[in-house]
Amino acid sequence: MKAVHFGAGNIGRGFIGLLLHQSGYEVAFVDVNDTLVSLLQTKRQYTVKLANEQADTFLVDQVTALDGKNMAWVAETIAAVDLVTTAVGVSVLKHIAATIAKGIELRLAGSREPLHIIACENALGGSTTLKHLVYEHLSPGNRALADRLVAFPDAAVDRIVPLQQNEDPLLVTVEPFYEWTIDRSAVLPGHQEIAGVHYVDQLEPYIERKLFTVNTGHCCAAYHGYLKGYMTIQEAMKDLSIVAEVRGALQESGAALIQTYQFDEAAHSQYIEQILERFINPYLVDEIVRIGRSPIRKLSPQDRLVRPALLANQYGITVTHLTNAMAAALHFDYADDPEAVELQEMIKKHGIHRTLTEYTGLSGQSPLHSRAAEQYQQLEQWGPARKGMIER
Ligand SMILES: NC(=O)C1=CN([C@@H]2O[C@H](COP(=O)(O)OP(=O)(O)OC[C@H]3O[C@@H](n4cnc5c(N)ncnc54)[C@H](O)[C@@H]3O)[C@@H](O)[C@H]2O)C=CC1
Ligand SMILES: O=P(O)(O)OC[C@H]1O[C@](O)(CO)[C@@H](O)[C@@H]1O
Repeated sequence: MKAVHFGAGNIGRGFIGLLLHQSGYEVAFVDVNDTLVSLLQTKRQYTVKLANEQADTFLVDQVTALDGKNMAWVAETIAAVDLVTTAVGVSVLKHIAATIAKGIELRLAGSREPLHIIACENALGGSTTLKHLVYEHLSPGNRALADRLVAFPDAAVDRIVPLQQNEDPLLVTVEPFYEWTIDRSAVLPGHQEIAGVHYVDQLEPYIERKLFTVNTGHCCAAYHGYLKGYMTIQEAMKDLSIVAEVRGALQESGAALIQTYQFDEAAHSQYIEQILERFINPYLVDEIVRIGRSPIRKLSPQDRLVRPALLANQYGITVTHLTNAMAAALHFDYADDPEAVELQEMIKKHGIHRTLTEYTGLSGQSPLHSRAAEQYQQLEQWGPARKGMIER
């Protein structure tokens, strides 16, 4: 079996590539990073190391890489594989859509074998988004054929893979835990199930539970940690006031999830505690600026802070920690993150109220808006503390 995977980065190599390899796939990675592509082409293998006491390792071999800038080459390869996966970042999907469409076109000209395309990004409906982007490049005839022969099952991917600091540039250190959940209802007959993947009939509860627990809690720790001058999540999670903020936010998002999906309360509490344990894994060094990256995306209406806060608010659940995390996100002034820079410019130019409305979609009438704005002013006190800690 053959697969093309877009994005030979942390999740690409450390999670998706590993599981596909273990299921018997030969994986061709597509990336625009010339160094990564050339190393994978030369070595044809890499190692995944688990962040645990034993530092278990896994060899992933029979891999290769394609230059993502070479559309014709990538499209020809897609035409002949069983599976296409992506882990490039949700905002990059639009840049790979034309190449995937070209691959589908070539494939449909000569084959009636089904093709599955799965976006493994931190987003609701990632594969569906990719499908819409790809369809923009297909002729009406090919769209009709693709409706029958090409499936885009949505998926949720959960494994913490930090920025890598290894001497071997292909080695990737990952947390031991993983969960890859795929919407079975969108899978076509003939799909060979990927070992280790959890296929479910209804994905929504799984992806919302993951995004609004793992990702909500993680960014909450990151934004509060950044404000207090910590560099890693592991450092931030030693600060009890930050742990209280994170736990509080997860209780709010958890209460909303329990109401929406009738999750068992005790089981959900256990899920939260398991995730807090994962955040403090002492064998990982996870930089706060990675978890906090792209604050505009993270503050958007469908993402990990605003959506659970809106849901909770609808159910009459008091929301203070999620709004406090939004307020902390609005203080994330990391100069190397283009979205953080844009956000800070907007606040400077137009003030906190207009910024909140513009990026979170919360109107000035929303109680969540007023609370976040008020908390933003209260958190101002941490600015000097942060600078002091960073200078020390
Ligand atoms: N790192 C993690 O713990 C997790 C990440 N994710 C999601 O996985 C996705 C990837 O995240 P990471 O692996 O952490 O990022 P990363 O930055 O390590 O990897 C992304 C890779 O995509 C490549 N890329 C960028 N533009 C491309 C293009 N046009 N064509 C082909 N390749 C391109 C980059 O060169 C890079 O190698 C994101 O959506 C993220 O939210 C999901 C779960 C866990
Ligand atoms: O990749 P994003 O969406 O920027 O967010 C980072 C998040 O993704 C993860 O890497 C995995 O879900 C978390 O560790 C972190 O919360």
